[in-house]
Amino acid sequence: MSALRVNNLYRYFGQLKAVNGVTFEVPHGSVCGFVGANGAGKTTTMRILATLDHPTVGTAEVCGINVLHHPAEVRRLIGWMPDHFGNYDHMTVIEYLDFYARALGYKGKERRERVQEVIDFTDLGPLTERFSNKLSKGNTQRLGLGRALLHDPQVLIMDEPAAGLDPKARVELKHLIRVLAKEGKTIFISSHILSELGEMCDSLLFINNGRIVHHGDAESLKNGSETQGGFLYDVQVDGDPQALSDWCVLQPTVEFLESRKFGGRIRINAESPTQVADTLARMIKDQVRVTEFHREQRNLEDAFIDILGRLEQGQPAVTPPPLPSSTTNASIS
Ligand SMILES: Nc1ncnc2c1ncn2[C@@H]1O[C@H](COP(=O)(O)OP(=O)(O)OP(=O)(O)O)[C@@H](O)[C@H]1O
Repeated sequence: MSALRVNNLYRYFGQLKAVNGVTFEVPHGSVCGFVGANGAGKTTTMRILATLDHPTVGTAEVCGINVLHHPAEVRRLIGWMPDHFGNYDHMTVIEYLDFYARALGYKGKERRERVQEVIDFTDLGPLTERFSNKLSKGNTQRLGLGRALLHDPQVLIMDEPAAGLDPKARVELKHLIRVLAKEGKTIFISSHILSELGEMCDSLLFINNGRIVHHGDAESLKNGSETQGGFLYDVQVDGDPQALSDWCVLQPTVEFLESRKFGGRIRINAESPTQVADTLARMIKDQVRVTEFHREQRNLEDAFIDILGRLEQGQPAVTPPPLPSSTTNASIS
């Protein structure tokens, strides 16, 4: 059973299709990045999962529990960190966490222990007597994370937690997310900062205009194999540049990039690993002397733009297969 399961989800606001037939699953214990431009539908999807909004059509489940039918159970399972959350005036950090721990039903010693555990985890110890509305952005996010973790949820849903953070605070937040992932929590996190998501996510879910346009792992995206259908290698070669250039002209999978003082740089652009192997075999046979060889990696922004470009050209979006329609539980009202 998946930690998150969204099936054929729609959310309309009047004529606006904020979420337009979204289907995906996030396995237990994995970190999934939710990526999309402003207005793509990330927050709306996350709010539905967090039981704060309802679908127009479709289902959303957390650990197999339907968010519409059993919202209270779902809330026990999830920690929700919204993109903006208000802090109360004249409430210190410790009072703030204690207040939420009480609201969650913790009492006495257990409540104090939970609050302390969260303070230790988020490293807010030196700031417990600070007013919660006077914290830096980074510490505000720590407090928000702490609040979301008070009841030790299995699943953490984080909407743009890194937005507005300086680089140091981002690194620190990323570290906390890694620790939580190691503890086995499922983390569903949205962000515009694709490169950072790639480092910590097991999979990336791209949404555009309310539709999922890609769901895959960051490595394949960077290698290009999922989006371009190509295997690109940057190769440095020793020897006479002109002879190398002439050799490249005869090779369907090789492109001459530039001359170097000794030799040149070429690119292998193959459609499959077998084609890469065949090209290498030809290089050895023709005594093309390789001095450096590495897989070309694109950054995730390029991969995302590549996917959007393919969509604009009318090529099909890469979407996971639909789940059985019998799980649909709502209809357009
Ligand atoms: N309550 C609402 N009423 C009307 N329109 C809404 C409502 N909530 C969201 N929208 C619209 O739905 C679309 C998707 O919004 P959503 O907040 O889900 O996008 P997002 O991907 O989270 O964007 P951002 O990164 O800017 O937060 C937007 O056009 C937004 O204006």
